[in-house]
Amino acid sequence: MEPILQVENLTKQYTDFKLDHVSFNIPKGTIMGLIGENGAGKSTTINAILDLIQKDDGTVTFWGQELSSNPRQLKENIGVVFDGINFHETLTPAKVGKISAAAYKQWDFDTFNNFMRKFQLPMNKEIKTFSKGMKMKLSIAVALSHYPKLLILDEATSGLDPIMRDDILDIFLEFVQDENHSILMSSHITTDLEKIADYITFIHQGEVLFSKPKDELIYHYGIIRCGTSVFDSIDKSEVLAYRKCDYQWEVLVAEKDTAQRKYKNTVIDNATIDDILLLYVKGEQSDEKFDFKGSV
Ligand SMILES: Nc1ncnc2c1ncn2[C@@H]1O[C@H](COP(=O)(O)OP(=O)(O)OP(=O)(O)O)[C@@H](O)[C@H]1O
Repeated sequence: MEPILQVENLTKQYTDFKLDHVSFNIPKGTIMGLIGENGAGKSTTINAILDLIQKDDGTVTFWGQELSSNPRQLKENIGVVFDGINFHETLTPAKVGKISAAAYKQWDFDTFNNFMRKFQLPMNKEIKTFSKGMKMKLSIAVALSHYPKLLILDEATSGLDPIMRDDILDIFLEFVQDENHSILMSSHITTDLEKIADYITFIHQGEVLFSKPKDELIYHYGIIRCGTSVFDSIDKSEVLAYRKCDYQWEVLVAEKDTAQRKYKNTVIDNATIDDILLLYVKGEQSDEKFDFKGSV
């Protein structure tokens, strides 16, 4: 499937951090979740994708074009939401609507007003009086009201209560019902990604550990929880990562069913995205990790 966004070898060097040859694709009609520990490089990736910071190397193309080659048209087609307010605090939503109408040819006041009603946001109150969740909802309403084809969301649901988050996730799912639409979404709320993402890209210390279909992770990956004697008997070439917890070992394997056939009397659970993140970040990685590095 043709990618809407293609990121190849994106590299950015800061004094104490390097985003190192990050690559992934987002196919049409899909949601890509970007995960990683604090400071892994998710926001740096998103900022470099959007040319908000200058990259040192790599290419980023939207619908086959670099942002700098056609910035006005491409920005029209990209809706962006950051964790934090994108607008001046003394503005009201009504004024934000007018400014956005001037900025985007495709701006639709009706859509904006509908979202404001749905999100129960006041039109004429200054944004500085808004709670974090209200600001996030306003940003999401603006991003969706100029009919983008790609949404880029950096921790966009983090300030929302579970009920509003659920509503917003439904809006995102509805958005990608149009097969020409896609979403790139960084989030620490991995249950949200389990619910809506099609693919997961995991960035760890500035590098992509994997970029894979979510279903492969949650249906094929498994966690063996076992004592030392079973741990010692496990073929380490099948192990992605492992760690010793208080009384047991936790071992991440890529093929749960194969492992279950091999280690019959051992309990092997499905791995959640949190399990995978924890084991990669806090555990030891098997030397074979790069054999499992898939890409979409
Ligand atoms: N302008 C900058 N100058 C120097 N270092 C920076 C700059 N911006 C980010 N960094 C560093 O880059 C690293 C990655 O930060 P980034 O914000 O991309 O991480 P993140 O994965 O989004 O983290 P979080 O989940 O905490 O938001 C951090 O070590 C951060 O200190």
